[in-house]
Amino acid sequence: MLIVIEGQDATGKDTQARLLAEYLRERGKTVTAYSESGTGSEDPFVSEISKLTYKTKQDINHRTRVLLFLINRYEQWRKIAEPALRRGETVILTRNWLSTLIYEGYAGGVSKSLISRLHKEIMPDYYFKPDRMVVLTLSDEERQRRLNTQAVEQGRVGEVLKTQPTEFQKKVNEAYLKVAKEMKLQCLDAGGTIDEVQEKLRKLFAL
Ligand SMILES: Nc1ncnc2c1ncn2[C@@H]1O[C@H](COP(=O)(O)OP(=O)(O)OP(=O)(O)O)[C@@H](O)[C@H]1O
Ligand SMILES: Cc1cn([C@H]2C[C@H](O)[C@@H](COP(=O)(O)O)O2)c(=O)[nH]c1=O
Repeated sequence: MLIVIEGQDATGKDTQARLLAEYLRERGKTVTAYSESGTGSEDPFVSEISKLTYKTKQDINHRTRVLLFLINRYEQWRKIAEPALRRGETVILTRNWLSTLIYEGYAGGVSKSLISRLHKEIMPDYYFKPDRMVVLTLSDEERQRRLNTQAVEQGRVGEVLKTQPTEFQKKVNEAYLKVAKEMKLQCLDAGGTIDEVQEKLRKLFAL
């Protein structure tokens, strides 16, 4: 089973993915969860690429970033997700190609059709049809609070995409809502406590 948790920065995707994985493991499932951006990866190659993609101060643009995110997306898919799915296990992805479409396409100005074509060439059909998918939404005020907590808890400071101007963040937020509507994706208000959101997520996924 392939599960995707999407949404803007600090909406609680990783927290919810971790709890959902624990819940499913307690029920006897074998679960692998990872972030498509490569954050927290123990794979040295993926970790290097993720540093280059959004932690570097070097002059790279959104077009280059499309390619770098795609490298990590594909590498983790072929090394982790594909073998696990073939074994009949559960895979939980934090983010998928929608993140590139939204951050680098809608907000960054890269051609959305280019992003779509590149992903269709590289990723298999099944990747685009997860069994469960949700977009977490959150008020900007609460999201800012969580970004601050995240910076302290996880030491995530000065990252290129998190420090883009407010205009960029606004475009990302609007694009998530637009794309979710157009693609008929389920949205979940992530504004409650961690446990409340987890409860709602399990209900939504019927798990
Ligand atoms: N429901 C919640 N209520 C309060 N704080 C939360 C909640 N969910 C997560 N947090 C906190 O908010 C911060 C961001 O959460 P998390 O890292 O899970 O978000 P994320 O969407 O994966 O972020 P990113 O996309 O930036 O990696 C963390 O410090 C986490 O502990
Ligand atoms: C996968 C992906 C991510 N991003 C952005 C979103 C965040 O600001 C950073 C790091 O991701 P994380 O989930 O917070 O670890 O990268 C992006 O712009 N495009 C993508 O495809």
